[in-house]
Amino acid sequence: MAELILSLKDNPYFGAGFGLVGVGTLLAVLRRGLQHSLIFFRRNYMTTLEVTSRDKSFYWLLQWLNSQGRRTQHLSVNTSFQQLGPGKIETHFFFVPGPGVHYIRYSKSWIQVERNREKQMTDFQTGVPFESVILTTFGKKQKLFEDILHNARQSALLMQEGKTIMYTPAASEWRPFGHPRKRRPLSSVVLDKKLAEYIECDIKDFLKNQSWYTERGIPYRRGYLLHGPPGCGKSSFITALAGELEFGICLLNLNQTGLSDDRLNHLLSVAPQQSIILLEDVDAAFASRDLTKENPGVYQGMGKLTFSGLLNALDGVASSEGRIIFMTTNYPERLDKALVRPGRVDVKLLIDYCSDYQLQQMFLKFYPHCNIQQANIFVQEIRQNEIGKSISPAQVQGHFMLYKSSPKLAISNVNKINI
Ligand SMILES: Nc1ncnc2c1ncn2[C@@H]1O[C@H](COP(=O)(O)OP(=O)(O)OP(=O)(O)O)[C@@H](O)[C@H]1O
Repeated sequence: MAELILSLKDNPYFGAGFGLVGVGTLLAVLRRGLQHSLIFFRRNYMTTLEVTSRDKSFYWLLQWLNSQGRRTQHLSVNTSFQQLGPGKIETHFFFVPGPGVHYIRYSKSWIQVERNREKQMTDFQTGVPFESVILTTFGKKQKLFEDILHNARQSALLMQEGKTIMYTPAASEWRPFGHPRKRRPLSSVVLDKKLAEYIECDIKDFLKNQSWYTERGIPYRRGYLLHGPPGCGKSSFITALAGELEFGICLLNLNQTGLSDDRLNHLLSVAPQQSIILLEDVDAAFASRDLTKENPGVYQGMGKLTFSGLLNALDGVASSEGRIIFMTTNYPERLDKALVRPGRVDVKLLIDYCSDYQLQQMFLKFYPHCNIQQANIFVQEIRQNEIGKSISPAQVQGHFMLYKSSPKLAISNVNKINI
C-alpha cells in the first residue's frame, strides 16, 4: 500500500489531476464565498423595494418614473389622447422606462430600476401581464423609498386635482377608466328649482353624520334613485355632483357578462373610498318580479347575477360603510318594489322634462348677455309650440348649439327643435 502511494506521488498524470481537482475546489470555494459576500453586501449595504402590478402604488410609481425616466434610452410609451371636437384630437406621449434595467439619480443617490414583465403570468380576466418594478440603491435607505412612493402618490393626486376619476370593474377590483375627466360644475346642470340643492344638501348631510347612523345602529349608506325621461340630466347631474364632492364614480353595468352574485358583492365591498357607485338603467337588468296576466313570468336574472344576489349585495354586511349608490332609470314602474324599498333606495326623485324655470335658466346660461325678458319670451314661444309641453334639456341644449351666437334665431326657430 505504501509503495502504491509512493509510486502515485511520482506519477505526473496523477499529480496533474490532483492539481486540477485542487484548483477546481478552490474556485468553487471562492465562488461560494463571493456569492455569500454579495448576499451579505446586499443585505447590509443595499436597500431594495419591490412593487408589483397588483399594488396600488405601482401605477403611481410608473407615472413618477415618467418624470425621471429621461436618462434611459430604453423606453415604453403610454399614449393618451383627448377628442377636443370634430377632427381635433390632442395627443400626449408619456415615456416610461421599458422592461429591463435602468438607472436614475434621485436625491443624490443612484437607483437601479428593474422593470420585469412576466411572459407566462397574466391576469386571466384582464389578460394584462404580471409586472413588477424593483428599486435598488446603496446604503440603508428605506426613507428614500418612502419619499419616492410619497412623491409618486402626490404627483398622481396632483394630476387628478380638479378632475373626476371614473372607475370600472376589472376582475375583482376597480380600475380607473380612461383619464380623469375635468370636473363639470354643478351649476352647469340646470334642474328644476331647489331640486339640485335638495340632493346636494341631503348627501352632504349624510357625509357629515356618520355617528348619527352608528348610534342608532343604522347601516351607514345611502341610496338614490333618479328617474325620468331620457336627456333630462340624470347622468350629468351625478357626474357634476361627484365633482362637487371631490368623489370618483364607480360605473357598474349590471348586464356585464361575468358579473356573478359573489363578484358584485365583492366589488361593492372594495369600492374606492370617496366614490359614488352608479348603476345606470337598472330596469334593463331585471324586470319586475310581480307576475301578472299581461306580464307572465318575466322575472329572470341576466348573466350569472340574480335579483336576490343584487339585493343581498346592496344590503350585504360586506358592503363598505359610507357607501353612496345612485341608480338611474327611465322606467321606474318596471323596478321591483324590493329593489327600491327604503334602506336600498332612500331618496327617489323625478328628473322631469323642462319646467319654465329650467328653460329660462338654460337660456340665460347659453346667452349670458341676454336679459330675463328675452328668456321669458323664449319660454312663452316654447310653450306655445306642440313640442314645448314635454321638452328635455338635451333637446334645448341641442337647439341652442344650432344658434350659438344668435338668441333671436333661437327664439324664432323654436318650432324647429329636434324631437
Ligand atoms: N338639466 C340639464 N342641464 C343642462 N344640461 C343638460 C341637462 N339635462 C341634460 N343635459 C344635457 O343633455 C345631455 C344628456 O344628458 P344626460 O345624459 O345627463 O341625460 P340622462 O337623463 O342621464 O339621459 P338617459 O336617461 O338617456 O341616460 C348632456 O349633454 C347634458 O349636458
